[in-house]
Amino acid sequence: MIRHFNHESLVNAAKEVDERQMELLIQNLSMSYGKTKIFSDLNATLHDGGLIGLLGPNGAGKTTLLKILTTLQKPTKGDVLIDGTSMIAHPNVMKNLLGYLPQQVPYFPNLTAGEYLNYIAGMKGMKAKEARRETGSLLERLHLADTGHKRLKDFSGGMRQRVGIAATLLNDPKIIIADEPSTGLDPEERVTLRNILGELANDHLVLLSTHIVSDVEAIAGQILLIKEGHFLYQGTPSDLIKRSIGHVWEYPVTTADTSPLTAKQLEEPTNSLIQRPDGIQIREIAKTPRQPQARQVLPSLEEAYLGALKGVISL
Ligand SMILES: Nc1ncnc2c1ncn2[C@@H]1O[C@H](COP(=O)(O)OP(=O)(O)OP(=O)(O)O)[C@@H](O)[C@H]1O
Repeated sequence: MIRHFNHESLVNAAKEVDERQMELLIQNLSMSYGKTKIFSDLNATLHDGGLIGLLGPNGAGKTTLLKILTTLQKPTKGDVLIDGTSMIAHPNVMKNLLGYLPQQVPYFPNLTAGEYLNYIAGMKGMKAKEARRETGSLLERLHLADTGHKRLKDFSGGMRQRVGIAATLLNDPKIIIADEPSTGLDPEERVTLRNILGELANDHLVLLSTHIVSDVEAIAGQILLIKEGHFLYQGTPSDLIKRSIGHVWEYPVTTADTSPLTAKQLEEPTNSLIQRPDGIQIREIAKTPRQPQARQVLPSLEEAYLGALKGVISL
């Protein structure tokens, strides 16, 4: 049966909370490479039922955290518990529950999507008959049924990423971890990928790591904000926006009585230009705007995120 990923199911993904929730507890997690400390004493509690966006700038420690969560790396200290069981002491607990979607899906140009999925199913220890059945149903679910016989070299980036999701879903994982999966996709493909991940979050624990706010804006029920190895914020996107109210300002670019922003200041991520019917406006994320007559505006999630990263908004 083909399942459609639509707006309604996305809304449900954000709202629905399964009564039998799975808990992933990150407890005093620390990681160093030699003398280089990547993070120390990270703590967070994650549940299924609503996508969790792991947001942070490049170098914040997202990939290192994901490597630990996917059992590829052992932490220096601390633990990760799945429903009370340590996955550091028992990595197979995580391996049996995990589906990992990497940034780049491994590329075997001459395999068809069906052959690739059967190959991955074999690696996951699935029996041939079960693999064929699952592969067929996943190709349908991800709208790839009529392309299953084509070779991967003839697929677009978005189609290849959907094959990657199908591979991730083989073996019915309960936890899905995705590492910047929309890299290199065109805008339409990004939206499709987002919708699929949002839908999957209905009945899986989905952790999506990205530095692009729009990747999680419409689908995340929770945001985990990481900067320089610290969690700055864990909560809902709307709460992050609420906390940043009063810190985003707008004023016309042509106003005479202001200390104008220099080109250099406009390069700062806390300042941006926006086209309005009455002309170009400056949007500034600040405790106090440069222009005294600036009006307060409702922050976007991106502005709330940038304000938090820059320390303008206290969390
Ligand atoms: N093997 C390693 N040895 C030493 N330092 C490392 C190693 N791997 C990562 N780092 C450093 O750890 C920090 C966090 O890197 P990490 O890749 O986890 O960040 P990230 O948030 O995923 O960023 P990006 O999106 O750029 O991958 C960076 O400063 C990086 O240089």
